[in-house]
Amino acid sequence: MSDILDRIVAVKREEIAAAKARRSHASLRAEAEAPELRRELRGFEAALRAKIGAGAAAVIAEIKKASPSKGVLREAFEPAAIAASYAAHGAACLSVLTDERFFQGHADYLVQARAACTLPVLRKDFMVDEYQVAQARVMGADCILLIAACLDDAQMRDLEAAALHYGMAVLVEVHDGTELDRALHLKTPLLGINNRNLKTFEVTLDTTLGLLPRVPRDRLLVTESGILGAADVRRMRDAEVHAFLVGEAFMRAPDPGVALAALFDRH
Ligand SMILES: O=C(O)c1ccccc1NCC(=O)[C@H](O)[C@H](O)COP(=O)(O)O
Repeated sequence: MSDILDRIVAVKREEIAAAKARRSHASLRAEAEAPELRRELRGFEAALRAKIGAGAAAVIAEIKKASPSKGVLREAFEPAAIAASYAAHGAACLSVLTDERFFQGHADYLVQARAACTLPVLRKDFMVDEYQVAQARVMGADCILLIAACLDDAQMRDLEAAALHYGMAVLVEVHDGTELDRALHLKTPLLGINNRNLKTFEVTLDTTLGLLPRVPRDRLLVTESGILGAADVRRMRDAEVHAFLVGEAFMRAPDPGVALAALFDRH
């Protein structure tokens, strides 16, 4: 595991221990399982497939104030307004950073963003404990992210099972062939290839293109990170990659939704 991931995971474990001291897992789980909450679930995979089926790119539009590699990306940060703009300009889904320490995110940002639109929402965080999966559902998340680099096989399997138990989708993220092989043992069809090396922060779209021949046809491949311009989008679509997770390019724009429309030629 890389230094930054080591540090993030160590902080997560402290946060989870503190949260468990405030509220038991059993109590949180009961809320996450409530039928009224389940009825409000939004179909994450279906939203991606609907865009792709219509011949459009499926964009998971990210809401993040800052990141370890880039620092603060956006000063004026209004998750509800950003979410509404993304929805108005053709996003398929949202990804909302809830990590506070490293990304200046917050659980409330997910709640606010989801309330401002009808798009399904991914809780973008570093999941290492089933408690966080229950938290995600209680926040209203429709999908969680599992980063293979942070988890062993048993952890990935157990966290996926917890998410599926609550009716959520799972996006499993890989960066190399070993992680890909491990991720393919999961049930989820949603496979993210992160173009960012989380050890060096180097970003290259060659990561997606290099792993692509090894991705089975039944997986819905999402290329993540480093999509900054129309040439990047064209390169991916020419390779038949039609789902994108994009943050920085939108966060740096005055209106993130307008930037989405411009990048994906949606007028
Ligand atoms: O971006 C970072 O600095 C980072 C550091 C450690 C773990 C994860 C990190 N980023 C998460 C992501 O990969 C991106 O938020 C996401 O894929 C969007 O990427 P981009 O479009 O390049 O903002």
